[in-house]
Amino acid sequence: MKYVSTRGARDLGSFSDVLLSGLAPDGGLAMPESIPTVTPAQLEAWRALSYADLAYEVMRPFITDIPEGDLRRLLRDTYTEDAFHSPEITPLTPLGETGPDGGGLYLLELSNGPSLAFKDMAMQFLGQVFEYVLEARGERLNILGATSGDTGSAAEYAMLGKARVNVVMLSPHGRMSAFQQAQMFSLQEENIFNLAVEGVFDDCQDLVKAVNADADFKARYDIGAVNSINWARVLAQAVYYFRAYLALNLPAGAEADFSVPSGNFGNVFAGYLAKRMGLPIGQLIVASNENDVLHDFFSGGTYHVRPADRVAVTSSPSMDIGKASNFERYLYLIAGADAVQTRGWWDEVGQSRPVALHGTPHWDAVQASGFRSGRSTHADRLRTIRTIFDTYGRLIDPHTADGVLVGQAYRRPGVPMICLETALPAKFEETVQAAVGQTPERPARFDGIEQAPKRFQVIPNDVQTLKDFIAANLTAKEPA
Ligand SMILES: Cc1ncc(COP(=O)(O)O)c(C=O)c1O
Ligand SMILES: N[C@@H](CCOP(=O)(O)O)C(=O)O
Repeated sequence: MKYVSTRGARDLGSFSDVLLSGLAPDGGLAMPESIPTVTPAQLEAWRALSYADLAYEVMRPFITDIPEGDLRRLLRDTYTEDAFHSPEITPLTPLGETGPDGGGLYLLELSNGPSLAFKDMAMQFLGQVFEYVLEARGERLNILGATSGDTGSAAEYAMLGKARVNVVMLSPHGRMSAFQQAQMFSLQEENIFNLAVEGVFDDCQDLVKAVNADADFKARYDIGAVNSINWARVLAQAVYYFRAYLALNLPAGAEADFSVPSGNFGNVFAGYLAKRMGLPIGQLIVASNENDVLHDFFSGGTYHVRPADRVAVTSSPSMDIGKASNFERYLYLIAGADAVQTRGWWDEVGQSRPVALHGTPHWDAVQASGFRSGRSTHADRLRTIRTIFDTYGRLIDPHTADGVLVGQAYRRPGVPMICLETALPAKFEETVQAAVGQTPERPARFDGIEQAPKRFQVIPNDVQTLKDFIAANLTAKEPA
């Protein structure tokens, strides 16, 4: 499989090349040249597979440059009961009664991995595959990432002790939960660098993109990415949509709907990839919090990014995002893989101008893509956590609550509604406590983590400061 850029660069190389480069040299995002499809018979044959072997089948057509045996081994080493605390890896749990036709409300548990958020699902694989590819090439990688709370710890836990990898993680200063901060800042390992940026998540992500745009600097410091701008993240996230669908045991072709708490649009885009591959997904529901840029688009047809000073601080902080990177991949597909059109739209986005598709043929494509959307507020979130707890005895986190609330509004008779559990409540004690009056359980390994000594540095929202930090702390490549 060859990869191309959403902005026109034609040959980005193989999977391993885009894995290491993260962003395309023209600033776009890597996309496969074509999207392979699966037949109903293939799908049926995958039902009995383990999570790792299913991951192999879903990902293999996109990863043609790693030998079969090695890829299988990497996946089997990644998706273990030990790491994800369940033999199913991503259990699908009904909330209440389900109909004989599979209709009903379900929680897809994606957050039982090392950092207690869905990011582990892809990040644990990235940890394995980075090491494999870097070893084979005799290279090193300095990962530069941006987090609003969960990508950071998932990436750092996945890269701990990896000899060929350093992680520099940017987070919005003072905008994460106490638990999220502690998860990252308590790490003392020498290959982990935490920088708290005076700004919001979008500022952090813009800094990452700005450093990547300097081709000389990127090459000199071997800069890589772990955010969902990295194609490998999206690909690995598509697997659990297949897994959840197959777990329902529906008759061939019957649809399931998915509700996805959304911010950077990586998770729901992975669902769209699964749908484009032929998985019978009906609706893909984008659940926004008060930062409802994506909901504005899907309900009104105009995408207008929100400037940093208008990104609200909410009680689902990991979704406090005003500019969704992966939306570029979606627009690219909606435009029929037209990179010129995509670049035109993204230039507008880059200048904070609205992209209005309503009334154009592209809007018809959006409507046909199965996306629906909704928004949730702090009060909705508290009420939903309380209702789900009182009704089903299940505690959910504030992001998952956004997904459950919006998903419920789109339920269809006889069609399963699968809500993605994107984090565990332990990460957001304060909000959960406010909703139900009790503190969620946390795994013993996190007891007292907030009191652990912290290692991080605050920096201004400034590219040069970041580059200076990298130059002072990481080794530059010798000129060839
Ligand atoms: C807990 C949680 N829920 C939802 C999201 C939003 O997911 P995405 O950015 O893939 O849209 C994030 C962050 O990405 C998150 O950490
Ligand atoms: N919400 C994320 C930030 C961005 O997500 P990603 O999937 O692009 O890494 C976080 O919690 O850090």
